[in-house]
Amino acid sequence: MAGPKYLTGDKAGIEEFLAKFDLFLFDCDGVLWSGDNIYPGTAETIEMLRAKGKQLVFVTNNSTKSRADYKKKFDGLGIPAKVEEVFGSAYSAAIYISRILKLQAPKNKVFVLGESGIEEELKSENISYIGGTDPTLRRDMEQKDFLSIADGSALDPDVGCVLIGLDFHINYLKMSLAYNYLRKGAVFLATNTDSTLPMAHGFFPGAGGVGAGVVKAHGKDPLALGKPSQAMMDAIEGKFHFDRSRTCMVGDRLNTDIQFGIEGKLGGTLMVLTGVSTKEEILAEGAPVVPSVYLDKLSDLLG
Ligand SMILES: O=C(O)[C@H](O)[C@H](O)COP(=O)(O)O
Ligand SMILES: [Mg+2]
Repeated sequence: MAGPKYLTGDKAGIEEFLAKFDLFLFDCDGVLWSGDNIYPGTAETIEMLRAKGKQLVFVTNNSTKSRADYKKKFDGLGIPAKVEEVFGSAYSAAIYISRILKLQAPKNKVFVLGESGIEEELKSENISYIGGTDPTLRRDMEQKDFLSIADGSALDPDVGCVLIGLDFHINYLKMSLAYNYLRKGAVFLATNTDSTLPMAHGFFPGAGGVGAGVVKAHGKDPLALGKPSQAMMDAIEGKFHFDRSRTCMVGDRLNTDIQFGIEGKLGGTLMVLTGVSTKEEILAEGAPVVPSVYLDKLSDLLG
């Protein structure tokens, strides 16, 4: 099988590739920016694709922000985007809970291990939640916590689901609460399980890294609703009604973005080398996940 095509500097190859697609699903972290650091040429590349009449959807696994938060981030970084074009893993999890899981009262509350992005999206689907950014949980574990969690008096009886995502305020108390809700039979979901997070041109523990302690204690993996989950692809297709053969997934990570596009039977996948996955990984003999094409950076599409 021919390896992925390298398109940096190949003007004709880029034109030919772009002409095959009407819709681009864009990953964010590691493709458009690294945290709050936008990659040079990102806004111009987005404008170029729009000028060619391409449709864009921003599909991020980063659950720390809601769609509205991302709209603010796009505006702040000067990237032309509409809030309707954002589809994050927090939103994917919220619609999974409201439209598929359908928690029944009284056990219809979600215990959140994550940031405000998850809370906002649960609210947008009228799902009640506890935990998350609750300031009373941002403290050290005390003896009384061991006692009240063990005897159940600290646990809300209406919690029917535990949802974990990237949490920059993880601690033993929140992990213990999440684990004990799972022991009581709560459904275990995750927005995503990425092991690492590209940020500030460096790498940090990702949602999967943060949630690993609860997963280990519980002994079972959560159902993840972010990339590469095809539940997310189906939800995006349900909202945007696109022709998969004329759709391309653009990403920086093989086991989320590129796998998402391949399993989704999209017309193509494009990997950039500004984020998590490396050239060596895609060119390795027998590489399990290989994109159709790759570029050093997104703005190479400008030719
Ligand atoms: O740990 C995480 O949550 C991920 O590293 C981060 O969310 C990736 O975001 P994406 O590249 O999908 O925009
Ligand atoms: Mg990424």
